[in-house]
Amino acid sequence: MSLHALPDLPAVDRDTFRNAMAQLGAAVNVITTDGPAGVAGFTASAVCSVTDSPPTLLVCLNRSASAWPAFRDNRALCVNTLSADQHALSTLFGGKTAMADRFAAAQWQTLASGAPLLEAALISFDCEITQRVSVGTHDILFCTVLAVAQGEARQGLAWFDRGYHTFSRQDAR
Ligand SMILES: NC(=O)c1ccc[n+]([C@@H]2O[C@H](COP(=O)([O-])OP(=O)(O)OC[C@H]3O[C@@H](n4cnc5c(N)ncnc54)[C@H](O)[C@@H]3O)[C@@H](O)[C@H]2O)c1
Ligand SMILES: Cc1cc2c(cc1C)N(C[C@H](O)[C@H](O)[C@H](O)COP(=O)(O)O)c1[nH]c(=O)[nH]c(=O)c1N2
Repeated sequence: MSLHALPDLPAVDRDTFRNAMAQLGAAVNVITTDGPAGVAGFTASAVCSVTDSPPTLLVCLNRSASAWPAFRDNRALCVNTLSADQHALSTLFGGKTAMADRFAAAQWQTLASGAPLLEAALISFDCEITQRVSVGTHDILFCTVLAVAQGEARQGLAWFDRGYHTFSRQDAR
């Protein structure tokens, strides 16, 4: 098969793409920022490891999100991976709630970057945003990890088939 045939293939439509992506389970994270543009946060499943040297992850953020201007203008970002019992926080940060109400629902601290770090998260990655790339409706934020904070929870939260699921560490089974 020749690569020249690819441009003639029909594109996958939005619903087909979303229905397929719904089967790609992912951890649930509350992404936060603080800095000159103020404090903000949103729920994200589109988070992944990029390279370990330098330690880098990426976060995909829809530019229509209310949090987007803060992530455009600030350099600090924290990925707070939720534990199994934190799905209410995911819903709060998942939209249509005032920023102050989102942050009032949990306890926070800061590490090197100054972005809010969620106490009791499964794991947190304190980061500096080092690169931004726009693709379609989203910005991909490439982040250097400055510090990691390990939580004590034994069970994580996953988003799969449009609903929440839990998974356990090996030593919690
Ligand atoms: N990457 C994202 O931006 C993303 C991911 C998950 C959920 N969401 C938001 O949560 C809502 C509910 O999601 P759902 O999983 O219950 O059902 P859904 O049918 O809206 O989405 C199914 C899957 O498609 C992907 N997706 C959804 N909206 C997207 C977008 N705008 N850009 C890129 N990928 C997208 C995600 O993997 C999602 O889990 C979505 O409509 C969206 O607003 C966004
Ligand atoms: C489980 C789950 C997972 C995701 C989301 C939601 C939920 C519930 N949302 C949507 C995002 O959290 C939401 O659009 C923002 O909070 C913006 O909403 P407001 O504009 O503030 O109302 C989301 N948005 C985004 O830009 N990237 C992502 O990876 C995800 N993932």
